[in-house]
Formats: sequence, structure tokens, C-alpha cells
Amino acid sequence: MCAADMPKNALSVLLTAVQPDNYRTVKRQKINNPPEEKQSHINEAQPQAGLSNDPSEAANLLRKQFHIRVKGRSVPSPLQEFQAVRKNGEFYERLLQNLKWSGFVAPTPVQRQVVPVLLQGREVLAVAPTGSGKTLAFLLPLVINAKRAALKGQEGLKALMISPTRELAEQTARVLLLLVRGLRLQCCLLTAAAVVAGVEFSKMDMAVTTPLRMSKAARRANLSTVRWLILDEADKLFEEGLTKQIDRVIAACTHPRLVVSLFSATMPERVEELARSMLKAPVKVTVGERNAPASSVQQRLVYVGQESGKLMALRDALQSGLRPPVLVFTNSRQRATMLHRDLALEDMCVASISAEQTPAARTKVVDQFREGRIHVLVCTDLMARGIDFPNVQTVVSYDFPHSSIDYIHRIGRTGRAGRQGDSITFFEEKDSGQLTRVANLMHQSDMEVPDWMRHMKKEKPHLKQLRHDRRKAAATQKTQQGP
Ligand SMILES: Nc1ncnc2c1ncn2[C@@H]1O[C@H](COP(=O)(O)OP(=O)(O)OP(=O)(O)O)[C@@H](O)[C@H]1O
Repeated sequence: MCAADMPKNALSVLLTAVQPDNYRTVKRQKINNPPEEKQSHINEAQPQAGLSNDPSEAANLLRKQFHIRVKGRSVPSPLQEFQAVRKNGEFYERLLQNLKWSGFVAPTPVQRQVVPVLLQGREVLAVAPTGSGKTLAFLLPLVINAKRAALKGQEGLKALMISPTRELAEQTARVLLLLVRGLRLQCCLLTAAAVVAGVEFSKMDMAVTTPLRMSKAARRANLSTVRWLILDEADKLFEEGLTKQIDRVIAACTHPRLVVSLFSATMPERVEELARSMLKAPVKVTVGERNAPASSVQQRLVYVGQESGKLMALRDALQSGLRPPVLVFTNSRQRATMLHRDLALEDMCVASISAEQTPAARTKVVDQFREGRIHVLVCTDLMARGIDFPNVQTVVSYDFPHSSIDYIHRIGRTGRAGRQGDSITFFEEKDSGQLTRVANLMHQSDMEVPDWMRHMKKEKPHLKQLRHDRRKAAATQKTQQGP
């Protein structure tokens, strides 16, 4: 983040928000001692030598090799390597070096296809598994586009990225920081404190934020210069409760050539329809199976009888060698707090996180978990989307997830970036009506599931409605409280 031109108080707010200590640590480590190459990624097949010279045939071969499917007119070929983004301009060298220092050696499948499409200035609708590198897929081309625009003398905010939670926005801002080192681009993580401090958008090139923060800021800020708008975890952003805020942001982005792009690991049909209605001619990029769990996660269902059996089952699992760090999902803040208390009584290195904690407290817990100082983190679905704890070995769904989509995102907190992970989902008698959904997802991922689980009676319509109403009420409550 280039500090020189920023207003003083806004700068301190922004730098506080992006955790300067952590960043400096990362920066020093990377500069003095480039990290080992990150583990080779999902579908790690290398482009084969001897590809045909016909670009479309070569492109199709690459797509087949990396399980990429595309829809759209004249879709550019997937990248063979990051170096292929290089054009005339000194900044490319620095950017490629930043990628290397950050451990990004070869593009992942979603990056191979999305980067060239966004560099062509086209809209993208990207659906790729959890942990497959979607963040860099949009950040890399946006940094290039923003830098090119800045070099042409274009002023004002050029790229805006929206994430559903503050934690995710903070994480995206960290990756952005790694990419823009030495590029003289002004970037900000727009937090509540930054809004209060009156961030000067006219001085920023790129910003990352949440729907609530941005919709509030949109009342005062000039967003007419924003050319690139990314909606990360897009299906979440289109859920009831957040749509109004997103609408307000989109309405404020009045650039005539605005490019909106959507990313997620899941995209239900109805959400895709809604999303398409706001895009002009998107290129759709799908990697792997649509709406499916990451294949790197071993999934297990465990019957716990009744509520009272859950704590015992978790204790047993932890004592019988569940590999830490472990992320445990509950369905409410109260339940997270209670479980935290119960586990702490057993001398476990445990913490919990939920929306009612202050932003600073949440950031502290997340950092301690990342650093390995907390072995078990009890959380709610606040942490189910997008959060990247590369070392999480096991995800436990202590409470049965509300939907298949929630299940996919929860278990996707492990098995990331080419690593393997384990997930355990507890179910009790009252969950039996919803069991089939998860059992079918597991079957789809070639996990062993008893046949009876996949063919149980469907949930009764009135119970389904009740569950829907509860989720809606919870979403509204969350939105009112803000991220
Ligand atoms: N090209 C790459 N090479 C090596 N590691 C990478 C590469 N791109 C991303 N990663 C790593 O992969 C991990 C997952 O990336 P990211 O968080 O972007 O996934 P995602 O697809 O957005 O997942 P989710 O759907 O859960 O949000 C991160 O730790 C990231 O640093």
C-alpha cells in the first residue's frame, strides 16, 4: 500500500485495519527469504508439451486438462503460466516478482481461465471449488487493469471488491497488499473506522469492503470512476438481507463501461438467473463439479443420538487423535459460546468467534488461530465463507448445517490449496429430514454413505418453510447488526 499521498488520519485507520504487524512480518519474510513454493495446487497436471498450434484446440486441451468449462463468445485461452500476463510496462516485472515472493508459482485452474478474461475487460461469472484460488483470480487482473489505468492518468477509485464479511474483506486486502508492493497503487480496506475517518476515495485506486460499509459510504463517495466491481461469494451477497445494500452500491457505480464480475464456490440456479440479469455478456467459467464439495476433503457423518450426545462425541473425537487445528461450527452465537465454555473446562486450547464480538476481538482470535496458538476454534457460519486457514486439518459441524450450500462452504475451510482435510458432521434424530441432502453430496464426492441415508423421506413442506423462515430471520438480524 503506497502511503505517501494518503491523508494522515485515514492512513492510520487503514493501516490499523489491515494489521500492519502481520503484514510487515509477511513482507520481511518474503523479501529476505522467498518462501518455499506453495504446495502445488488442485488439478496439478502441468500443461503438456507438444500442444497443437491451433489456439482453440490448444485452449480446449488445456481446459480439459484442468477441468475448466466455459460459456461465452470467443473466450481467450487459459494461461499456461503467470508470465503470460506480461506486456510492455516496467510494473509487470515487479508484479511477477510479488507473485513469486508470495508463493504463487503456477496459476490454479480458475486463475488460468479467469485472468485472461478479466484482462480483456469482460465480465466473469466464476464458479470454482472452495480453496481453489478465486481471490487471486480476480485480484491479479484487477491490479494490472488498475495500474494500466493509473499510468494513463485516470484518477479516482478504479476497482472495488465486496465480500460478505469483514474477516473475508480483511483477508482479501492482505493478498492485495502482497500483490501491490512497490507498484505505487493506493489501496484500502474500508472498515467502519475508515468510513468515520472520511476516506478520500478520490485518492484510492482499489478498495475492499463489505456490503454494509460500502452502501453507507456510497451515499457520500463518488463511485462513478469505478470500472471493476467484484462480488465475492456472490450467491451470499444476493441473499435476502444483503441485496438492498448491493443494489445501492451498484447504483452508485455509474461508469458507462462498468464491468461487474461474480465469484463463488456455489451458485444455485435461481441466484445465477438473478446475477445474469445484472450482467451484460458474462463469460461463465466453471471448474470441476458445480455446487459440489471440494474433492480434497474426506467427509464423514456421525450419529450422536440426541443433543446430549454431541459434546461426548466431540470429546471422543478430540481425544482419539482428531488433528488440530480444528474448526467447529455451531448454528448460533449462543451455542458457540456455550460449547467454548464446555471445552475450556476441559483444559483445551479453545476460543470462539461470533458476530457479537468487537471487530478487534474477532481479528485477534482469527490471528491466534492462524498462528496455531488456538487449537480448537468454535464458530458460526460467519466463518464458513471464504476464510482461508490453510492449516485447518479438520472441520466439525457440531450442529447440522442449514443447507447443502452451507455444508459445502463449511467443509471447504479444510482441504485448501491442494492439501487434504477431514470433515465430520454430527447428526441427531431431529436432523434426519435433512440428512439426505448431505448424504447425496457425499455420494457425489465418492464417499461411502449407506443407501438408506440417500433415500430417506424428504422433509415435510411445513417444516421446510419453518426452517426457511428461521434462516431469513437470522439473516435479517445479522444484516441489522452489520459485519
Ligand atoms: N497459484 C497459487 N499457487 C499456490 N497457492 C495458491 C495459488 N492461488 C491461491 N493459492 C492459495 O490457495 C488458498 C485458497 O485460495 P482462496 O482463498 O483464494 O480460495 P477460494 O477459491 O477463494 O476459496 P473459497 O471458495 O473458500 O473462498 C490460499 O491459501 C491461497 O494462498
